[in-house]
Amino acid sequence: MQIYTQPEELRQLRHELTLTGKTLAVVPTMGNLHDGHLSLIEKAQSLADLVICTIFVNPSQFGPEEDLDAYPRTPDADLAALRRYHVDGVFTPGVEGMYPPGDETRVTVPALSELHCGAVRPGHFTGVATVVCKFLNLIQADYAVFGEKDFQQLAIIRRMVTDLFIPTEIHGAPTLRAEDGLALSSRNGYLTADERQRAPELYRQLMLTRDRIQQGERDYRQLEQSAHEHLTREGWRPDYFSICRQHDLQAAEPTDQKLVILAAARLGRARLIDNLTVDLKP
Ligand SMILES: Nc1ncnc2c1ncn2[C@@H]1O[C@H](COP(=O)(O)OP(=O)(O)OP(=O)(O)O)[C@@H](O)[C@H]1O
Ligand SMILES: CC(C)(CO)[C@@H](O)C(=O)[O-]
Ligand code: BAL
Repeated sequence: MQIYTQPEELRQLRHELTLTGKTLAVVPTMGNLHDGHLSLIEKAQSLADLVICTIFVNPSQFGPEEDLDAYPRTPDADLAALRRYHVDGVFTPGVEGMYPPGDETRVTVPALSELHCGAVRPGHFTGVATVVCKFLNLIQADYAVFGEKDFQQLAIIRRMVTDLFIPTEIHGAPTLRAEDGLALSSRNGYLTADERQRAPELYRQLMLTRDRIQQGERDYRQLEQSAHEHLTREGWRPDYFSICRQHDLQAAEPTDQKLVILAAARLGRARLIDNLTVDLKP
């Protein structure tokens, strides 16, 4: 497995691959790899001849009061996992490599970025879109794979790639869960043993809400409020619990058919996000 740390090395790799005609897929991550990330790697391997994983805890997507310093960094375990999965290359740039002195350009996808997580984490999605744009420009991969767990992030990246004519094909991959339903996430590591036991409640509320929609309930604002209140009673601090339209993530109306229920809530030190799609029959 090749380890690249400098942006220029990726340019060279792209040049060499173009000569051989091999296809390339990239899986961007912030490291502390778990089985969710590894499922993205497997998907990437099914798409392309070669796979590169990026590991970069991107400062520009963290707010001043957020967990940039505390975010788990486990480089040795990450490299071992990637070797086990026969990943071809890993890109682990430093902050100076991605944001050299003088860097000032930012990529913003305004409407989608202001909703949900963006409303609670101002500037977050500009940080995400900017660093993903930099990765895609550098690596010029044929494919890039992102998790559907970060549903809003995936929607923003798809929008950006379309709007900026970036030639990489974006693929989503399903959310991998623990046996009790909790979506795997690096931030699950912030949970105490007691909180970890209670954490699947977020997914249970998503499923309960989906069931009620499928049973014909159409008062979406009431369903949102009821889930919000339930989580609060159970000791969570919900940021939002929203029944939305899949295509623009705006509040769903009873006539909409392709829905996604998006949720973010804090439990102890952890801020967890999750979602479920609901496709209603016409
Ligand atoms: N449980 C999961 N199933 C599938 N994909 C996932 C899962 N968790 C994360 N991903 C995807 O992995 C990629 C990298 O995410 P990231 O490194 O932020 O991991 P994370 O576990 O989501 O961490 P965080 O605590 O920051 O949410 C993203 O595309 C994300 O959607
Ligand atoms: C896409 C990403 C790697 C950009 O830093 C990050 O937001 C993540 O891990 O989901
Ligand atoms: N997976 C989302 C990255 C973040 O929370 O910053």
